Amino acid sequence: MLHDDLAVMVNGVPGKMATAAAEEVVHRGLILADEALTGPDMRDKIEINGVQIRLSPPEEHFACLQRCREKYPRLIVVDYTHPSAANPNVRNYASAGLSFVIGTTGGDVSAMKDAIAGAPGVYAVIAPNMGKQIVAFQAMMDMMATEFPGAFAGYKMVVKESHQATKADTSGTAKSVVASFNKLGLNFQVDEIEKVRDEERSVNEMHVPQEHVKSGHAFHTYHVTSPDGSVNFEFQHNVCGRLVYAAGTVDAVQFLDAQRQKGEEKQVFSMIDILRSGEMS
Ligand SMILES: NC(=O)C1=CN([C@@H]2O[C@H](COP(=O)(O)OP(=O)(O)OC[C@H]3O[C@@H](n4cnc5c(N)ncnc54)[C@H](OP(=O)(O)O)[C@@H]3O)[C@@H](O)[C@H]2O)C=CC1
Ligand SMILES: O=C(O)C1=N[C@H](C(=O)O)C[C@H](O)C1
Repeated sequence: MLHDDLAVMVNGVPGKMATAAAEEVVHRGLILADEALTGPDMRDKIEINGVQIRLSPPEEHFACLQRCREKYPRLIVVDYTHPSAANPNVRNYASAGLSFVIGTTGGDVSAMKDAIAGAPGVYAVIAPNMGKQIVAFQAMMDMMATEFPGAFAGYKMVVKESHQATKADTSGTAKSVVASFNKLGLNFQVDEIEKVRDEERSVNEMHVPQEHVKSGHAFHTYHVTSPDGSVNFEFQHNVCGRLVYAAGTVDAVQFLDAQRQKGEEKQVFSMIDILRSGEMS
């Protein structure tokens, strides 16, 4: 499908993930919208890869979305903002009739789905992780749980995740993997996930390379042990930087645009749907 007039509004710039996604939009030759939603403490304008972007603070968000809808008839919104902004932003996108890809974690996904269901013609991808290989790992864990429910009954688990200190919430990816482990028979609560946000521990315990400690990393370890300690499994997914998520985000944008063009009945997709469609680069 031709994407010549497909425009992408990336909300959350100049945050780390939104900036990486905006750069990927330009790199793929799509139109990067010249306006974006941002948080309360932001300046008015930034430049990303030669595109000047006007930033709207929270009190102007809805007007900005309506303006962009008029300006860009074929628009998809990308959201990498803050856990506290995820649900209010989704309500605004649905009310403005805008389709969107949201990677922001920590929101109430079921409330998001309700908002979308009430907005005909609005399509969305909602996923805590856009990295192709991590999405494949999540899918594999989910398939194992569906195929062999209870296979790990009685086992114990320790989950540790390390991210940059500015990350506000517990890893959304770890929460989704824990849900699969629970289907496999474990009894693990998400508040047992150990969050590492201390730079020294990230380096010494989780082996995060020093150059990625502050700028962005996502290291996850799941250690599973049998009741008598005689059997151990360890699963890890460790990512430095943001490129893998940015690439998946723009794959999701193009996939969603194609669903909208063909008037698909289903409105909400996960990254596993996109991986299955063969549309991830
Ligand atoms: N799905 C995925 O693959 C991935 C998801 N993420 C998720 O993306 C989110 C953002 O992460 P990251 O980029 O590292 O965070 P950052 O803190 O670097 O950036 C967040 C940005 O959002 C802005 N912001 C805050 N409130 C709003 C609002 N109401 N509307 C618009 N913008 C707002 C912030 O502005 P201010 O500073 O003024 O508050 C800041 O610029 C997190 O939830 C993270 O878990 C991250 C990586 C991959
Ligand atoms: O905030 C991050 O950095 C990340 N957030 C996502 C999550 O919470 O799962 C994905 C990845 O862990 C990076």
